Amino acid sequence: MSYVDEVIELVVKKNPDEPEFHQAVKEVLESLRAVVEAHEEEYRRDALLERLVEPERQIKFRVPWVDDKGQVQVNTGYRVQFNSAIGPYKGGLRLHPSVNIGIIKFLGFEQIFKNSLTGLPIGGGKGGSDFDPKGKSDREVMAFCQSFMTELCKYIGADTDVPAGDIGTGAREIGYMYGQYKRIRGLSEGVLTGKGLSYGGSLARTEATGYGLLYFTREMLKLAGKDIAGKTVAVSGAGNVAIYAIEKAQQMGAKVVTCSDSTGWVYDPEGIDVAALKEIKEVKRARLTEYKNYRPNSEYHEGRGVWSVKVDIALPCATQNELHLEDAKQLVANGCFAVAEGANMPTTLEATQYLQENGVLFAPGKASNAGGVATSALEMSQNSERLSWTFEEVDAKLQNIMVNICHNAADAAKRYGAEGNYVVGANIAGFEKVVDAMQAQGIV
Ligand SMILES: NC(=O)C1=CN([C@@H]2O[C@H](COP(=O)(O)OP(=O)(O)OC[C@H]3O[C@@H](n4cnc5c(N)ncnc54)[C@H](O)[C@@H]3O)[C@@H](O)[C@H]2O)C=CC1
Ligand SMILES: O=C(O)CCC(=O)C(=O)O
Repeated sequence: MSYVDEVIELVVKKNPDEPEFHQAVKEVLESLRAVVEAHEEEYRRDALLERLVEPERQIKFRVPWVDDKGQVQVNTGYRVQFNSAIGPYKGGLRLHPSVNIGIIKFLGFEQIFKNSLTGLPIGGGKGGSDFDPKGKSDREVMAFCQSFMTELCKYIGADTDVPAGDIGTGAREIGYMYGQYKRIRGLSEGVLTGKGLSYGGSLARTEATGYGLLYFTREMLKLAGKDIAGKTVAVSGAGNVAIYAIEKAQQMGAKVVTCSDSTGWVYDPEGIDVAALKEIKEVKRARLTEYKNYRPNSEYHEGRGVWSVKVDIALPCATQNELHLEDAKQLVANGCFAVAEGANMPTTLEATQYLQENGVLFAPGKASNAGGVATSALEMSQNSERLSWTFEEVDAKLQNIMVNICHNAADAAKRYGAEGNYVVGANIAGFEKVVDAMQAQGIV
C-alpha cells in the first residue's frame, strides 16, 4: 500500500466519526501523491505525514453561561492548535450548533495549507463551540463569549495563537471576547483579529474574504483567457463572505443573481441589491424572506436551489458540503465554466471531480478564500507596530497576495504535470513550505 493510502487509513481508524476531517485529509493527501512519492523514504523515516495529520494540541472545555430567564446553559468549547511550523496558530472560531471536534479538525487542517499559501508567517488552528448565536439577545451572546474566553485565554496570545471570526462569530462576538481577554490577562495585544476599528482592527478585514475571492477568481479567469465582466454569477450564503463577494463581483461588472441562508434562497434577476442584503443580515440579523420587501421582482424559495440557476460562475460561500454531485451536474448542464470556493470545503469530493472532469475551472477554498486570514495577518502586523494602514494600503496588499496565490498554485500544478488543476497546485504549494519548516525544526 502507498504511504499516502496508509496514512489516510490510519486517520480514519484513529479518528472514527469524524467524516469531515477524513474528507479534508483525503483531498489534501491524494493530491500530494506525486510529491510524496518523490520523497517517500525521507518522509516515511520522519513520519512526516503522520505528524502532519495529528494536531499539536486539542483543547476541549466547558462553557457555562446564564440565559435571560436565569437558566444556566452549558456549551462545549474547542481550540485545535494544529500546526505551528511556520508561525503562531491562526484561524477562526465557529459558533454553530453543528460544531464538533471533527469539524474543527477539518477546518484546522485546511487552515495549515491556506495560511502557508498566503506567504505570511502563520500556522494553522481553528476553534469554536456548539453555541448558536441565532435568536439570542446581546446580553446572552456577551455572557457566552465572556465564559468562552475565560477558559480560552489560558491557551492563546499574540505570539502563540490568534483566533478570529468564522460562521456565527462576527464583530460583536470578537468585541466581547477581546474585552474579556484584556480584563483577565491585562494585555492590550493583537490576540484576536477581526477587531473593531476603534480598538486595533484593520480596515478591509470585514471585506477581505469576499473581495479576495473575487481577486483570485478574476486572475484564474485571466490565466484562462476569460473575463469576469458581463458574466452571471450564483452565490450561496448571505453572511460575511457572501455579502462582500457579491459586492466585489458587481464592482467588477458581473451580475450576481442569487444568495441563500440556512432556510431558503433568493433569485433576483436584476442582480442582488447589496445594500438591502447588508441591512437585512448585518443590521437586522433577519431572514432572507425580508428581501422581497426591498425587491418586489425577486423570488424567495424555501430549501436549497441556488445551483439550479443558469449562471457562468458559481461561488459557494455558505458552509461545508453544500454543493453536491447533482448540483455540479446541473451547473455543467447550464454552461457554468468556473466554480470558486468562498466557504471552506463547500464542494463534495465527487462534485469537485465531476466539475474538473468536465473542464470547469475550479478554485479550492484554501486558495480562493485565503484573503480573510491573509488580512488577519496584516492586522497582526499593524497591531505589532501600533499603526493603522489605510483601506487602500490593505486592499492593495490583499490583491497582491491573491494574485500570487493564484500564480503559485498554477505553477505548482504545472511542475507536477497537472496543469490547470488548482486543487493539486494549492495543496502542493501550501505543503512544500510547511514541510520545509517542519524538517528544519527537527522531530517535534
Ligand atoms: N469570515 C471569514 O473571514 C472566512 C470564512 N470562511 C468560510 O466561509 C463560510 C461562511 O463564513 P462566514 O460568511 O464568515 O459566516 P457567517 O456566519 O457570516 O455566514 C454564514 C452564512 O452561511 C449560511 N449557512 C450556515 N450554515 C448553513 C447551512 N447548513 N446551510 C445553508 N446555509 C448555511 C448562513 O445562513 C449565513 O448566511 C464558512 O465556510 C467559513 O468557514 C473562510 C475564510 C474566511
Ligand atoms: O482570519 C482568520 O484568522 C481566520 C479566517 C478563517 O477562519 C478561515 O480562513 O477559514
